[in-house]
Amino acid sequence: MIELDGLTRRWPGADRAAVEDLTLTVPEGTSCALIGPSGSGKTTTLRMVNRLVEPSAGRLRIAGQDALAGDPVMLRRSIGYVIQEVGLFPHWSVAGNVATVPRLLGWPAARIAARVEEVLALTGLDPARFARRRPHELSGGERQRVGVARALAGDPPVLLMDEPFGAVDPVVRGRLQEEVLRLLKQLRKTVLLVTHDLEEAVRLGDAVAVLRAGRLVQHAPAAELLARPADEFVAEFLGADRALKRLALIPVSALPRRDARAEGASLPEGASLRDALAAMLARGTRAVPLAGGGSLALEDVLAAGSGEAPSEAMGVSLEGQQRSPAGGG
Ligand SMILES: Nc1ncnc2c1ncn2[C@@H]1O[C@H](COP(=O)(O)OP(=O)(O)OP(=O)(O)O)[C@@H](O)[C@H]1O
Repeated sequence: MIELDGLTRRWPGADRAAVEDLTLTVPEGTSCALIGPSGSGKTTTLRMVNRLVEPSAGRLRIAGQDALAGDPVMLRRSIGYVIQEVGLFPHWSVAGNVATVPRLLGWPAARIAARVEEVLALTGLDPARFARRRPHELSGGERQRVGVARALAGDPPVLLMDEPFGAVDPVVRGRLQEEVLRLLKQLRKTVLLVTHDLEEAVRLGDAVAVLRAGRLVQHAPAAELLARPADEFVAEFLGADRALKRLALIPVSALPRRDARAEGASLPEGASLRDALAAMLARGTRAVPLAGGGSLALEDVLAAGSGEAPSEAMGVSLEGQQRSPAGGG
């Protein structure tokens, strides 16, 4: 768990604090995405958590411990950090780069070697092919994977990610996001993530925190944020198509299945309401059949998109649990 309590950072000579009185908790095993316009304090917030930037005021607890009390260098070894530029040592092999933290932690060589193989495999890099290469012999996406592998190597409970996929093209980015999401869930890491990309925030963050000029304006599960932006600023930031973004988050299994028959191919289990809407538009129908029987009706999709369906039901269904229908209104 990461707990920020009134965290503040003032830069010398600045007319306002870069981050002001920020209180935010990221529960154990969950992820929180920080979003907001350029200069709103996202990176400063992240770097206060591993004390690359020292807070001017406030408290910070990680896994229940006062993270501002001890040695910042020791703190940083217990926190994974992934940044856009990756920051790999150019003359070191992939294995050498990934082994950085375990070496600093003084692990025996055999344990380090085994761990390097393990995290490379976890992040989708075949150790036999990649371990000995230098960073310049990798694609951008592969370098990013090495960055994630390096952050995971010491098995830290907490991971900080600053625009982790910013440097890779959209196709690779989508795939990396999916994989990393699955991996972090499986490993139950507690993650604080900075991104410019709202879709990335919504995809990777169990919760999303919106910053404006150093202050927190809304902190909510992604589906809730998209359904009920706290004010005009947040609504504008989320964009006019926020209802569509919300539909992409909700699995078809979250809505009631109707008995009525519908035309066309059935939508697979994992499809989202956005997929369902796209299928209806393409087919010119008001319902689509679902795998396993029954169908989904257009009016139920529209109600969910406008935020009428109870958001806690959506939140639960997003965790992948079976849920009874969320109903409209
Ligand atoms: N080292 C520094 N010295 C002085 N001011 C700084 C420093 N780092 C950041 N700032 C200022 O703090 C404010 C917040 O910056 P920060 O990088 O946290 O914003 P951000 O939301 O991450 O922005 P972006 O999306 O552009 O990366 C900005 O006004 C910035 O100019």
